[in-house]
Amino acid sequence: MRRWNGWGDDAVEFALNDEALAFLAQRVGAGKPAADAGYEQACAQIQESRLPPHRLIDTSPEVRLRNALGQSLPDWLRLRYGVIGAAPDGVAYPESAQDVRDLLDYAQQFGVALIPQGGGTSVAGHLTAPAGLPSLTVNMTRMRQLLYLDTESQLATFGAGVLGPDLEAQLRARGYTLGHFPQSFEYSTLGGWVAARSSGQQSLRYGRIEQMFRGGSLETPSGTLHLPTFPASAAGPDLREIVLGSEGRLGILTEATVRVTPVPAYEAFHAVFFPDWRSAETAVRQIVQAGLSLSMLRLSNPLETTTMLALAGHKKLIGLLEGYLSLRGCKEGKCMLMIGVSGRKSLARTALREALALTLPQGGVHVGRYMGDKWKQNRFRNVYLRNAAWSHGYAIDTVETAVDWPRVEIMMRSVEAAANAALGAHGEQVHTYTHLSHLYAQGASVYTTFVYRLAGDYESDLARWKSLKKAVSMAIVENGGTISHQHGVGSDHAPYLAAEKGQLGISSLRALFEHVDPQGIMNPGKLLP
Ligand SMILES: Cc1cc2nc3c(=O)[nH]c(=O)nc-3n(C[C@H](O)[C@H](O)[C@H](O)COP(=O)(O)OP(=O)(O)OC[C@H]3O[C@@H](n4cnc5c(N)ncnc54)[C@H](O)[C@@H]3O)c2cc1C
Repeated sequence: MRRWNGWGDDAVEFALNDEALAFLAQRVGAGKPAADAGYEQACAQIQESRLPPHRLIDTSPEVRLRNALGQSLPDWLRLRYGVIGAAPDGVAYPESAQDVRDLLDYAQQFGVALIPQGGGTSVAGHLTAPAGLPSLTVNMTRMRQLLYLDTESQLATFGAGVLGPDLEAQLRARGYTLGHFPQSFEYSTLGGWVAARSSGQQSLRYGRIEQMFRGGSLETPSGTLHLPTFPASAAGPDLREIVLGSEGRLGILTEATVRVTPVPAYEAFHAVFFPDWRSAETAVRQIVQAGLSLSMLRLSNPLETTTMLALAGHKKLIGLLEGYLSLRGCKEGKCMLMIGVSGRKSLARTALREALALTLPQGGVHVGRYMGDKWKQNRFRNVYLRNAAWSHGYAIDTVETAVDWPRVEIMMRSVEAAANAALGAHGEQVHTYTHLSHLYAQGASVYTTFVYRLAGDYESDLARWKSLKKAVSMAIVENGGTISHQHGVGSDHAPYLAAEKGQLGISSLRALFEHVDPQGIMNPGKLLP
């Protein structure tokens, strides 16, 4: 069963071994486990529902608690410490576009705020119920069927609530794949990917969700917006672009048509180490600008490389690897690059060979497939470390942005420095490390992880998070980055959106939302400041 106050299936554990705990204790001090609130205690906080009855709506406290929040750190603090606050007054599980229409009509009639929900994996406060207003979460996960597969055009139409594994299983049974693998893949949905503009780990081959989303159907308070599929169009602005990243503010996506491709015949992930950041960054920039047919490039900075090796276990094997790398010039300060290839075997191998050749002038040391295979094996399991870290008294949070190449290194250093200063003001150290998760000819996304000790009570931990979030968000804005490359805006990033959209951009978006949703019932408080 899915955990109500953490990540993933409660039957799956990913423990931190003794070496990893010693590593963390040395970096930020020994963690002190915080006392978690019980499930009954949390349920007891759910207030009486204010909703008039409706055939699709469940108002039980259990269901409302399980659909109240996402996966951001403030969401976790509320669940773990049992400070639930505003929760939706009910949860509906529509099974058709007509059900969704009925819910929109109901919400307009009774002045109820609607919160569209996919898998609930938002990490930016997209799903929080507005305080003071009756609200209804519309959980889309029952709309999960493959409705149509056009193999000639390589287009698949799904119910928008389909979860990642279900979507891939339905496609693979027919020889196709979407190839969209965010780290939250197991619990996120197609509709959520579109509404929050997500990016999967193999975006170099398959593209971001923007490139995959070809059309669909959005139920809005003012009617249905149909988005037909065209291979290309010059008929004015592309309306798909206003649905992508709309974060539930415009309406509810009921169907989405996506571009699919045949399942690749061959796939492999290889690891390469570099002596330092400068050489590694130069190599990945040259590789991505060479336009090779790769599926993934993922570059860890020195601290992330050290962390991944420390958490890997297999002390003896890692010792041997480090000895070998040291002889080849990759010592302290070394950086690990994962290269993924997918497709026809001969083409994939050629692309890999050419990429590896570009690493050589920068001192790249290719260590083969073993680490890449391990990475692939654990690509959705590593997320469970958040649960394990919490139980040992540590919080884990992440932030991500994207910038053009000349600002990549300065962005990485500024975000890390901002986090150190913010937690330093609370008398705490933070273990901060970064990787470039998605690479483009123009620049890269910069993805930073923070591990620090929990204070052990809700107010102090919220204060720590607020300081950290503000400091790193300001560092992003001041260094010319976007406030999100892939997690979206929600309520946590909304205060920083005007810095990149400008006042005219914000007021134009607001006017659009007001036009489509004159009563302002769609996911209020999200996206716009
Ligand atoms: C551990 C972890 C790892 C993650 N890794 C990645 C990653 O690698 N790449 C990445 O891009 N993101 C990642 N995320 C963030 C998150 O998974 C994405 O934002 C994802 O797109 C959210 O999908 P969801 O179905 O869970 O949507 P939800 O969290 O349920 O909703 C997100 C937003 O979309 C809206 N929405 C959802 N469904 C619909 C719909 N049918 N119609 C209209 N609006 C809708 C909601 O109202 C909300 O505003 C990660 C999150 C976690 C917790």
